[in-house]
Amino acid sequence: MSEAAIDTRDLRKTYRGRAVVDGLTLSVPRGEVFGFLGPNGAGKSTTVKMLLGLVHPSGGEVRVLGGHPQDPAVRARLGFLPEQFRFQTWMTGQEFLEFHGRLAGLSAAERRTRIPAVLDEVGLGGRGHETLGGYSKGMLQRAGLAGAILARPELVFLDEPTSALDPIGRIEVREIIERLRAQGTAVFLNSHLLSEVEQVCDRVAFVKRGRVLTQGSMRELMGGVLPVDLRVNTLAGGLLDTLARLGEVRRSDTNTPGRADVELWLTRDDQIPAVADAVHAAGARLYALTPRRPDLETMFLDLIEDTPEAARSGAEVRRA
Ligand SMILES: Nc1ncnc2c1ncn2[C@@H]1O[C@H](COP(=O)(O)OP(=O)(O)OP(=O)(O)O)[C@@H](O)[C@H]1O
Repeated sequence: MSEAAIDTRDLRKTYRGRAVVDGLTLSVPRGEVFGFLGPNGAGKSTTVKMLLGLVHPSGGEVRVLGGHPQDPAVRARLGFLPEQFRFQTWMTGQEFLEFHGRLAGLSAAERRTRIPAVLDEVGLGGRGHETLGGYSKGMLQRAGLAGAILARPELVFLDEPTSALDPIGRIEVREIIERLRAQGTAVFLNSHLLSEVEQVCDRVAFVKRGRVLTQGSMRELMGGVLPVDLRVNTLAGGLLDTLARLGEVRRSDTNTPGRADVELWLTRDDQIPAVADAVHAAGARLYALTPRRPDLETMFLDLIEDTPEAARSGAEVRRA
């Protein structure tokens, strides 16, 4: 197997004769943000536990950072934020990170510089001297995230990392994830907040009953198209014909005087500036040029809707 961040082949876990992870094959390259989605009970947490070496697979292969997840040398390069974050309430945030830093093998000098930097990064700057028992739920989640990224892991597992956070906190976590990616850290993100996943993940996998239903980049999941909504003041000057040469005009609406709306399907991001150029060349004025993000929620519901159990879980999908 390759030296990907995560590689699994036909991974299985059976509890009392019931397969909860049933032949899961996944590959996550280094530096990628990967969304792992599925209804409640799909086997996501069990998979993450196997990837972390906390649960022994019943079958198949699993490699993490090119090694075995139970190897301490591999584990030292992993970060993990569990969904249910619990820690000794008498510890201060600072002490908690000291403890984590020591477990991860950071030197005293590294801990001295890294801990305040990480507290700042997760929005807890100046709060490290307070005990965890006095932290709000959102602060605890931030502290857990600080623990997960403290030792500059090469792969981080984030299980519902923003469930306790307000909208600003969610944006901050997204920025942290983007920084991790920029540093080459792979992120395995488990989240029911599909709008969040849409914005931050390079690729996603949908799982159900322990099996991958589909996986790919947002573009691949959209069937390779990039729908763009365009608003201009007029389609005169042959603009519609020019647009039709750039992509597929799916819809055009000129019912409102002084306004024309066009839905154009492109195939590549780099065609977007050409659309703006075409508008200017036709002498029209451009009011909006908006690429449409893939609607993961619709995909999710379509994929899982074929069982009553799954449809119930789908109803629990929340929007950020
Ligand atoms: N230790 C265990 N013993 C028996 N069954 C288990 C055990 N752990 C998980 N399961 C079962 O495995 C299935 C998958 O559970 P898992 O927690 O992996 O799902 P999940 O996709 O993470 O769900 P959620 O979105 O609700 O967190 C569930 O039916 C669960 O009851």
